[in-house]
Amino acid sequence: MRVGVITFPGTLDDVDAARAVTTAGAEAVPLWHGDADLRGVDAVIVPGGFSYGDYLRCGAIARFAPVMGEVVTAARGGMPVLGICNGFQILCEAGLLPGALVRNSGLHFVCRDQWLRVENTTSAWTTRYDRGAEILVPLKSGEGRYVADEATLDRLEGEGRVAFRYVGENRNGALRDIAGITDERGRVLGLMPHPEHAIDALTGPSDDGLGMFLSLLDTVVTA
Ligand SMILES: NC(=O)CC[C@H](N)C(=O)O
Repeated sequence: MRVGVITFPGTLDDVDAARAVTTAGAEAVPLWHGDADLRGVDAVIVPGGFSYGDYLRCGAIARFAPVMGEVVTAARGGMPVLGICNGFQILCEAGLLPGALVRNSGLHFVCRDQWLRVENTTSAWTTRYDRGAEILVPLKSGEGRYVADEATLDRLEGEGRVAFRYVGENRNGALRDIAGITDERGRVLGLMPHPEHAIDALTGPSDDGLGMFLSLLDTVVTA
């Protein structure tokens, strides 16, 4: 399986995302923000960082990058897409996921290892987890507070689209402790913490994040 990893100006975590893909046993394919070309990949990762310097609002400029037009079209056709942190912000800005990520409620950048509870084990990125399992991955963001209107939150919960929730202290104030959500079909996942930094115990707090990249290998690619 070939998994595209996008680099925007200001992206930080593309190298770790590519390493997570290869550690899981797939091929990582570099994609460039300025190219309207997905190079025939089967899935895409929109990594974390500070795309275009986070000017205007996190992800607000990146959503207009030529590569994102291709990602939106492919995702609407069923291609699996994983947006991590800044990538989650970009997917919300691009309209692939509902709601928005806003300034942390404490107004400080939060950088810590964070426990998450797995709530969804049927999406393209979560089949390798047990429902209710708790995983430890790094969280590092200034605008990580997930918000949406009440009707949207109720719909996400009702449709089983809340994929991960913060366990214990919710340091960014995300509504209903939401750390990650999926699209209607469970092919697109956006999450604020960083599974690509937790793929082996030598360099991360755990290898709990690897399950997301392994889950993709079980996913039937139709796009
Ligand atoms: N780690 C990240 O991707 C950070 C995302 C974004 N720049 C923020 O601070 O919220």
